[in-house]
Amino acid sequence: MKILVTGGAGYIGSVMARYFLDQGDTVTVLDNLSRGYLDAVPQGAIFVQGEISDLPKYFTETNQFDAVVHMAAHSRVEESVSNPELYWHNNVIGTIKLLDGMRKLEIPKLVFASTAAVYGRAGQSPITEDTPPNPLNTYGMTKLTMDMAIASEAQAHGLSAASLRFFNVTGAYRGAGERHNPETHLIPTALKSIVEGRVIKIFGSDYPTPDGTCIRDYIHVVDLALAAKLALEKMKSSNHNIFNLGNGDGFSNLEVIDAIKNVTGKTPKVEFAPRRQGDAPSLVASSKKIRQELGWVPTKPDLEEMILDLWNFENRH
Ligand SMILES: NC(=O)c1ccc[n+]([C@@H]2O[C@H](COP(=O)([O-])OP(=O)(O)OC[C@H]3O[C@@H](n4cnc5c(N)ncnc54)[C@H](O)[C@@H]3O)[C@@H](O)[C@H]2O)c1
Ligand SMILES: O=c1ccn([C@@H]2O[C@H](COP(=O)(O)OP(=O)(O)O[C@H]3O[C@H](CO)[C@H](O)[C@H](O)[C@H]3O)[C@@H](O)[C@H]2O)c(=O)[nH]1
Repeated sequence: MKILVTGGAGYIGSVMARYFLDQGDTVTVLDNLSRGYLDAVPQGAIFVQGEISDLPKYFTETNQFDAVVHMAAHSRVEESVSNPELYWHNNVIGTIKLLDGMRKLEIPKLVFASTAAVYGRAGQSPITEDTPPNPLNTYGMTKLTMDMAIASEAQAHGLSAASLRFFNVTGAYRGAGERHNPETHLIPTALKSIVEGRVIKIFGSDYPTPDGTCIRDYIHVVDLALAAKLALEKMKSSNHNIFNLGNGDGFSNLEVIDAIKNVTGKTPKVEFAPRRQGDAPSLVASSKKIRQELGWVPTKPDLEEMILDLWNFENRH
């Protein structure tokens, strides 16, 4: 396939691009480098620096791409609460214009990076695609809005589309890994705290969970790429499907710290801090639908193996 990966200079996009190239696809990366790195774009991919909103400015031919894998977005939960307009502009308006560009260029397929954050305080575990969304932060609201925009685009204009609702992503793949700056995610922040001899703050110890810290469901980044590939192969025209992507195992933040200790042989220095704005107490996925409908089976479901892959990546950088 000829695939355009937006956000392919970022964490998940660069892994997707690497994975598709490994599968024999032709890959073009579109990224404005606002939060990505040129040297993260895998060798073999064509790179275009630009905005998702301006597709027809960079590409003109109608048969140039079979699909867009849309990973470009802003995705820091706390920032989305303090600076919501940035999220509505970049994520929502940007994606609406991307859909306009796709229609113009007659690109028939779309995989979209949605998120567990659309569920918020779900009140149900595990969370299925039928669990009513209830986002607690602007980031989750923007992603839910885009899921709906894509659904109506598919219905009206024949697009084949899938929203993959990633739960908490970690791990690395063939030299591609997580390099957020500033880093806000739990696992890379804790790994960095070990290397730099700093304290890792755990936000909130009074949640209604067994040890009082939030619970998350971690998924290896390569298993997202596998899911995207299956979705592209099996999607139908005029159809939009939503799939949750997690392993169905919830780990509390303190359990994650324990797993990091096991993997690295080092004990992170933990300090409790107040709750972070916009955090959901618990997010655990049911991925039964994607397993049944697309035959997706995660290749790396073990949390310690995911952490080890990221630890090895971090040590090389
Ligand atoms: N990391 C996670 O745990 C996680 C979980 C669920 C969903 N997601 C979603 O997956 C996607 C990728 O996340 P990530 O962690 O790789 O983020 P990232 O910040 O590493 O990568 C995003 C990339 O998109 C680019 N970008 C942003 N806005 C752009 C625009 N307007 N035009 C062109 N390029 C633009 C950035 O420069 C960056 O390289 C995002 O859509 C995110 O919301 C991530
Ligand atoms: O230094 C830190 C960093 C995080 N946490 C805690 O660790 C948990 C996980 O936080 P992350 O920032 O690693 O991940 P989030 O669950 O907030 O969000 C991530 O996963 C979501 C899906 O669940 C979204 O898609 C989003 O893009 C992505 O950032 C939360 O309780 C958070 O408060 C800490 O205690 N200390």
